[in-house]
Amino acid sequence: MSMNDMPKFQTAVQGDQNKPRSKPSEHLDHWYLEPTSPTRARVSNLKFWYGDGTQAIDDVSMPLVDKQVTALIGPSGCGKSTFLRCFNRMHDLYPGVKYSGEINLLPEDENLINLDPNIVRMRVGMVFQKPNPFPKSIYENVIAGLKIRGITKRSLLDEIVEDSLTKAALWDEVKDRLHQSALSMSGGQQQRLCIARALAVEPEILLLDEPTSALDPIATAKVEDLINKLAGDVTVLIVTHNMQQAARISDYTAYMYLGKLIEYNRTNDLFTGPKCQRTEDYITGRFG
Ligand SMILES: Nc1ncnc2c1ncn2[C@@H]1O[C@H](COP(=O)(O)OP(=O)(O)OP(=O)(O)O)[C@@H](O)[C@H]1O
Repeated sequence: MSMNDMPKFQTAVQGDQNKPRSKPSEHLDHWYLEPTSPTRARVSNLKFWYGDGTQAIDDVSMPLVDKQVTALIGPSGCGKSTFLRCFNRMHDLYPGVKYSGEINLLPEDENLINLDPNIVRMRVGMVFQKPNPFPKSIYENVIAGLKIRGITKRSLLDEIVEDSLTKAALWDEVKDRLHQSALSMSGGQQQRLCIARALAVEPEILLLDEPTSALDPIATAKVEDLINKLAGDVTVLIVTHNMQQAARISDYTAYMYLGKLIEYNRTNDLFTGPKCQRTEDYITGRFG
């Protein structure tokens, strides 16, 4: 590995882990993190191409801060979903895709691009735009991932079901009908069930791809409330089209444009004092 290929962030055990190892690329001149923030994953010089040759991610480097919510924002087609899906190797379900660079899971410092995608998907959970519960009971939905991992002890499953549904702010609403079909729930409840299902296996990172875009305002508020509560417990990366939502629910925000990372910072700092003109143009509505 040449010096230019060196990952740009130090590892968790080295302390001061969010400082770049080398000068960041021109698009990253304006990011800052307090050195005390622990990192759960470190993206270094990530590039991604679809099977038809389209390059959707172009040299993105950024940390993912442990047990905090990081939002990806930017205009349509800028690569938010593509970037998110690199974290659970979702693209590998299609032929001809290509990655370069690294997404290192910390503290192990394992590049997930080199791991078996099935293992990655067991470690990194995902919730999609449209709620997609299995046509099974609420209980069976929550334990689906646990069964795959060979956990069958009923008392343990019961405990995890209650814990996951509580974390997903759903327990009180469904505790008396755990064995009814998940399809009998409202859209918002179904989405919180999908979050509970993802949480049940204690993912290292939870990916949320516009999780409220199919929900009404009341269901959206409940899911946002839930995401706020997850901070401190789970490392969340979320794509949102809605800047107000990013401001409400995230601790860190990354602004992307044309596959590049333009600016990354604490959410409050990015929205109140963007350092890049392009970011300012976007968040003030002059562009995008
Ligand atoms: N399956 C695919 N094959 C080829 N190109 C793709 C594919 N999916 C997305 N792209 C292209 O990759 C780029 C990034 O798309 P992506 O969906 O990641 O953007 P996005 O920021 O999430 O957009 P949106 O906000 O509209 O969902 C776009 O140019 C898009 O056309």
